[in-house]
Amino acid sequence: MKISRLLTLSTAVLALLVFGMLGHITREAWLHYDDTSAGLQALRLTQRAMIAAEKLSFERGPVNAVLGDRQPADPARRDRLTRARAATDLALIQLERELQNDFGTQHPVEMASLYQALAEARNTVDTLASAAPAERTPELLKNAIGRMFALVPLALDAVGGYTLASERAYPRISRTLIKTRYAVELREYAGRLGSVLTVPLAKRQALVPAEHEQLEMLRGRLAQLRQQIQALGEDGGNPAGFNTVMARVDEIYFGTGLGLVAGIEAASRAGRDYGMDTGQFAQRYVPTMTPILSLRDELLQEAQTQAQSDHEHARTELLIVCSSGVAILLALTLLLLIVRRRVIVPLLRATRAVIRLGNGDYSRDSSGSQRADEIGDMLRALSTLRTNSIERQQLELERQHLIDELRRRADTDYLTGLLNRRAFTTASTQRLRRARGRNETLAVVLFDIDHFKSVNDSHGHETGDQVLIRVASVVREELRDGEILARHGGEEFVVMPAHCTQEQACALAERLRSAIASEPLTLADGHILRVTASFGVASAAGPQISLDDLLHAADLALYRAKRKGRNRVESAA
Ligand SMILES: Nc1nc2c(ncn2[C@@H]2O[C@H](COP(=O)(O)OP(=O)(O)OP(=O)(O)O)[C@@H](O)[C@H]2O)c(=O)[nH]1
Repeated sequence: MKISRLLTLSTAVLALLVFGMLGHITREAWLHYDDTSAGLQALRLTQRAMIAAEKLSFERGPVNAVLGDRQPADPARRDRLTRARAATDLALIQLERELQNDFGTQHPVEMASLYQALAEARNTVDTLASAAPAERTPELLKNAIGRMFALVPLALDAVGGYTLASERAYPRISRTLIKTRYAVELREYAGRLGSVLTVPLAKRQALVPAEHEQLEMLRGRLAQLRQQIQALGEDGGNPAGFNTVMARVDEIYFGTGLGLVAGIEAASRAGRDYGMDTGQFAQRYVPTMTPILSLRDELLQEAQTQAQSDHEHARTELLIVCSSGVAILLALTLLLLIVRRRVIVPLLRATRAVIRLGNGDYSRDSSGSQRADEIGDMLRALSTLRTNSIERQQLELERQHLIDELRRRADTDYLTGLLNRRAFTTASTQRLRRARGRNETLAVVLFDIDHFKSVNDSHGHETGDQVLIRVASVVREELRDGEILARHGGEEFVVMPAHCTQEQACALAERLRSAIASEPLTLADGHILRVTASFGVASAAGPQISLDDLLHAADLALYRAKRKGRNRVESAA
């Protein structure tokens, strides 16, 4: 597989893996952030539901006071009830508003049924309060108070549901939230405990055994809740604050509040007057529950602070994951671009350069060879290879030139530049073969310079050489392309015309003889020298012809021409 394709494939696989991994991490971070957002909302709902439950509990105090009121009614008690109801309504409206903002948690509180139950309870209370005190039988009073009691669990269920939702989002604060829930219950049971005394105080009658028992049970439940809160410890952000509030709960509620109840119980047992009616009791008892609310608020505040910190941590984490993801993708893209630009593209260019070198194209491509890295080394090595290849090619050309020159010299007569005898044999053998195949007539003209020895003897060997060169030149000019001319040896030359008859060969010989004889040679000393040559012509046709036979026949004819006086042409018989 090609590297560029491999890179594209690995890029795609890598990008998929990175996208998948980043997508997963980002999704997890987003879900966590989303959970913490929902948890914060659940926590706000918890707080609203707790306040609503507390206000519903609180409303029972003024209810008890109004129901225990005599005729004429005390407007101050009525006024306290109106303000308590307004506070409950406000708490419920705030809970309802918070529910409308809710985007994750379930709605364990059914506002419509709560409103309906509240309206019915208040209606029952108002009807009973407007009746004469004598008509307010213990059953009717218990019914009215019971209806008020029944409201609180509706809100407390919501507290439980929202607390669970908050715990799911923030497991770290679950202990604080459980303690908060216990504090809410503590407030509720403290309220219930006070309400047990409503009828005895309103009717100024002794507590019946069932009421003593109820008080005992509620005290036990309160002690248990207090112990559970303590047992869960002081974890959280402000242990000193928790301990202080707990100490105030112990002192004010468990000391003063329960002490007040114990005093009423003792008076009941002793048959003494209570010295207070329900309203006066409520006025003294209800404030002792305030530290419980402070405990609740302290714990709730602690939970909210921790949750807010977790939420911000989740948001920071999400931001870090997102920005890291973008940075990783950018880095990856940059890396791939760099690898492509600095490795793959130079590799492809180098490959093309090697292919060009292989094809004998030595054109220069020096881009990138200044680089200091491994690719630069490779490109420089390629450049060296190119230089070496050029040098080798030049050496090869020179070698070929030398071989050609040597071959040419081996075939050429050094003096006249004509073919030598060996080259003539090679060239004429090819022609002979072709003539045999085509059944053509092949002729040879053999000629020899007359009295050449006397030229040498009279004018010197150098002049003899000049004569040989001159004769060769004259004959060459007389011949056409395709007619082989060679120095056959010494002062003897041979011509092999291209397929011609004996007559045509004789005519050619005659033309050559005439040209030699008519061409004088001016010597260095100014002396003019004339030379002649004698010619022997032979020809043959058919598959049996041989060069030796032809040359031999021509030689015989030449010999005859010498004998007959030289400077003439003789044809073989
Ligand atoms: N200058 C020179 N002389 C050569 C060369 N080759 C052969 N000769 C001479 O050519 C002469 C040939 O002489 P011969 O064979 O006796 O014949 P000739 O004198 O030409 O007489 P005929 O052929 O009978 O006319 C000899 O003296 C050789 O030395 C050469 O390359 N240069």
